[in-house]
Amino acid sequence: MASGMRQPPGHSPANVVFESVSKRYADGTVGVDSIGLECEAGKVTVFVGPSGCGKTTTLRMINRMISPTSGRILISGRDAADLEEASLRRGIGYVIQNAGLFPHRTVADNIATVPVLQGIRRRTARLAAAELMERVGLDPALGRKYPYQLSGGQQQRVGVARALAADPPVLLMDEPFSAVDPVVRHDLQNELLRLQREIGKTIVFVTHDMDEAIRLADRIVVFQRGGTIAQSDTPERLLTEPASAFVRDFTGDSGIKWLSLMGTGGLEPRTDDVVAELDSFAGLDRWRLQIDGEHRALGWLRPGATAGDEFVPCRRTFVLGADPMRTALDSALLSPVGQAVATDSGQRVLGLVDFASLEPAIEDHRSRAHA
Ligand SMILES: Nc1ncnc2c1ncn2[C@@H]1O[C@H](COP(=O)(O)OP(=O)(O)OP(=O)(O)O)[C@@H](O)[C@H]1O
Repeated sequence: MASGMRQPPGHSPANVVFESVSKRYADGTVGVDSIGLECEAGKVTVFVGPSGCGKTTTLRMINRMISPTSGRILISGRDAADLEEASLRRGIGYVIQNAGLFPHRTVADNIATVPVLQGIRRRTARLAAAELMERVGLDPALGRKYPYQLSGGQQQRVGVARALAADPPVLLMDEPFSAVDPVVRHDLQNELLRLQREIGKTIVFVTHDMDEAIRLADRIVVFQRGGTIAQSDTPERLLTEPASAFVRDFTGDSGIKWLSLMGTGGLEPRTDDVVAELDSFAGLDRWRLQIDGEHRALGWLRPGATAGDEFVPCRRTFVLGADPMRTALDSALLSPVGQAVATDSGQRVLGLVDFASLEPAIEDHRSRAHA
């Protein structure tokens, strides 16, 4: 574990509780109106909602960049208003869109900023920065470069590393991935999920992207105009039991999104129609998937096919237990026979799952979520 990442007592994840918190700006605008909310310790809470409904105001009240007009915010049970501002900020990492890095400092010095301010020797802080860079998936050799010499996705990773450098119990992320292209964004989301499995911080994340919210969140908070909360729930409940027409409209096509949430771990692939060798066949009686000696899919063989016949390509497979049901359904729909091809993480074929048997799995999952 990187030295900057150790979890001394007091650095374990903190819960953040809002009690009837309101923010009225000087010009009279109500940013947030009497919200009550708990961001659970060690979990990812994602704020979504239309523009101007109070997400950023709520986020920034946690580290007191904005002070509430009324109500209390408790961090691990302590009123944030009573904490000394500098130490409060040190306990809360902050990541924003475009990373917000210091342009004239090297990447390593950017990451080491807070530890150096805390009195850690520069050399020690730089070494810790290199470990943190590896942790967020960056080559430590990039530490000597300046932010402008990095891609947008790399800069965001540096932003995350910098926010984690003081090992804060709470991490605030305000649309951190919205300035990068969809592919890089997907990578950054995966990286954050992997990192979170290791570090278990209390993460509060703002996004406009519902798919991003569903992928990352343990809990989604939907804000609505006027700075109030329309619903705060797990992604599954939000999609299956929207509290209002507004939430239903805002969360969008839940049928498809559902499939992205559902795991494939419970599916039981069958191997009857997977073949390694064809020479014993006079001609196939039905569609079969042929695999090579390493169990990788070669392609589909038509009924009547004999050894040497051309394959129909296997266009999509899914990793059993790791990919969501949506990928399994794609795999079934793209195969010539409605059979999804299940593999392990090394692309070795485990077997086939019939389209018809995906349906009961989906129904079963839905009814358990409703229970
Ligand atoms: N400094 C300010 N002075 C006056 N009004 C403000 C100020 N900052 C924000 N507001 C207003 O408070 C409301 C909530 O703003 P906030 O930035 O929290 O919304 P948001 O949901 O984060 O929006 P977006 O999704 O567009 O970032 C908006 O009406 C906004 O115009």
